[in-house]
Amino acid sequence: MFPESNSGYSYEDCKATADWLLAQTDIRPAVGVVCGSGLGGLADMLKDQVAFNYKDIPNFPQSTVHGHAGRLVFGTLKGRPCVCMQGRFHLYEGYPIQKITLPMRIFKLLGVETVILTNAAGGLNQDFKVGDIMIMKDHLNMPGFAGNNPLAGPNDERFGVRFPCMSDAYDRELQQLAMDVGQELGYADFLKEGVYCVLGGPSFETIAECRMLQKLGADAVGMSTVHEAIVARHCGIRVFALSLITNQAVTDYDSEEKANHEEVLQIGKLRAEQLERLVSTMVTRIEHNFA
Ligand SMILES: O=P(O)(O)O[C@@H]1C[C@H](O)[C@@H](CO)O1
Ligand SMILES: Nc1nc2[nH]cnc2c(=O)[nH]1
Repeated sequence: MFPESNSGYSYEDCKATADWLLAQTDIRPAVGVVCGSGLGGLADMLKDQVAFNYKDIPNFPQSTVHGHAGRLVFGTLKGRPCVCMQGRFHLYEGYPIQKITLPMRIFKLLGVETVILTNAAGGLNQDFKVGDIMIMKDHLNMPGFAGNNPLAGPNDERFGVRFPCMSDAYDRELQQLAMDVGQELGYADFLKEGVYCVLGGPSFETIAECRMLQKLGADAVGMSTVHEAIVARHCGIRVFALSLITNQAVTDYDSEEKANHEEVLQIGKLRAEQLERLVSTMVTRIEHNFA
């Protein structure tokens, strides 16, 4: 099953896509950003934009989820060259896991050294509030426990090793930088850190599932990011990730709360400005070999 599931996402396919993109723009991005649900406004921060609809990019999947525009935007952020995915892919859209993570390998071949992954997530930690921004310090990969890992299948050493380490998946210096920048910007009250758990979705969690995830040590639950982080780390990209807590996971059978995508998008809009400021300030402080 594995060789077939990997077909169409080979090194050569990724290289062809990266070369196609590099031929269309002079921007050589060192930072890649992935916008989570409702967080597409992050791409609007870029100046001198060169944007591509996913449907026009060879080998690229299409965005099918409301709140994920489906555009790859190149541009500069305070002079720093960046590329931004305005919309990401999820397992529940029906794509093979290798396909949803393909952009990380294309980022690598574009020259990206650091990715900033963002997502909307349900809060499991009782100290979290809706609107909090959680710096991801680690993850629980539930689909991975069942064998659905983006690195399953033949390994191409040109990307990375067969058995990559994940105990350092989320760059600690970048987490500290986010904390420092957050403090400076006056975000201390809503800046948290924690463990993100990925599930397959698209159904939101049951009460019993939320209680179980809390016991396992998860602070937030979502449907993305982890697969991208694994593939990015495999090919040597530094990863920083954050979750916007858009709803509180329901853990009480008397609760009237019901998770829904509209609320997720709405909370994204409310925090958009602060998220943009946090990410853009971080980008200006990350050390890179900018061309
Ligand atoms: O792309 P992200 O992880 O931000 O999207 C989350 C998970 C689901 O796709 C959706 C649920 O509202 O938001
Ligand atoms: N799985 C999951 N994903 C989310 N994305 C935003 N909120 C949630 C949530 O409560 N659960």
